[in-house]
Amino acid sequence: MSAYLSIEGVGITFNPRKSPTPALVGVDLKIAKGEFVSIIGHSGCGKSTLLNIVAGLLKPTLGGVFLERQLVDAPGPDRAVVFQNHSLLPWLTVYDNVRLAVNKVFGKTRGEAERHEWTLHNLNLVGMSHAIAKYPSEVSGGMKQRVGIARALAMEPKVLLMDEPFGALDALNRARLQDALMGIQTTLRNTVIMITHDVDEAVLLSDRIVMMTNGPAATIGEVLDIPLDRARKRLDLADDTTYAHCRGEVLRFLYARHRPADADAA
Ligand SMILES: Nc1ncnc2c1ncn2[C@@H]1O[C@H](COP(=O)(O)OP(=O)(O)OP(=O)(O)O)[C@@H](O)[C@H]1O
Repeated sequence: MSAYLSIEGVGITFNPRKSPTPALVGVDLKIAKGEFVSIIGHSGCGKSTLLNIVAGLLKPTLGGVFLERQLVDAPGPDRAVVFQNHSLLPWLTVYDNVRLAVNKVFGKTRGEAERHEWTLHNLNLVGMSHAIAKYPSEVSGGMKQRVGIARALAMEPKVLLMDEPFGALDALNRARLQDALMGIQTTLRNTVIMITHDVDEAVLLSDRIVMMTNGPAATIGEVLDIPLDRARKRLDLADDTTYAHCRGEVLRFLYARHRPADADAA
């Protein structure tokens, strides 16, 4: 596989002097352009730490991350991040929240009208055209998350990084947003790394699922290919044997081979 994004021998130890805690060891992963990869694992295994290293927000103690062969050593607009709790600026409208990012990335290369159209286009992609003049406080949590995704997509990042993007949503909103993202992925084929705790979400959306062992000193335990064609439809997959098989593989990894340390007590 040609590696667009390459995570090579990544390890990180927090508090190296006072009380060294190895959070991640020997993480190796190659991701092709246009791949949608989910990372799943029990709480505290280091998923966010790994995503933050790819984002350039944390520096690994060992190894490195390479995007198109360039070492990642700082955050940048080529790696847009969507967090669980939408991070919109409350004093800007929905439109202006996206437009700000568009201006930042394309201020020097695209004209005013083009940036306006591009902002509207991305809000339309996530189904938010009807609310462009509203402020974040006037829209629901699911809508705020849609705007966050529109903002990230509008930056045309090389890699879209999502840390439990639907984790704070109720089941119905979560399903709606997953469907929207599935649709977008079918057309745009972004390179995506998404952290999730939700096995169904991982199988629905991903080309591959990366399963992490428990921490401390967590690493990649297994990587599962999801050989389901796109466009995927939630209802069609409900009785699909490949879907059921993939789901079972992830569940067995998480709850038979790598049970959380507190599972027996619970
Ligand atoms: N800045 C830090 N300093 C010290 N330890 C940290 C720091 N950030 C994370 N850790 C530790 O590293 C480990 C991995 O944390 P991380 O947040 O990456 O896990 P996670 O898999 O994303 O967890 P969750 O699923 O609960 O969000 C945990 O033991 C955590 O306490």
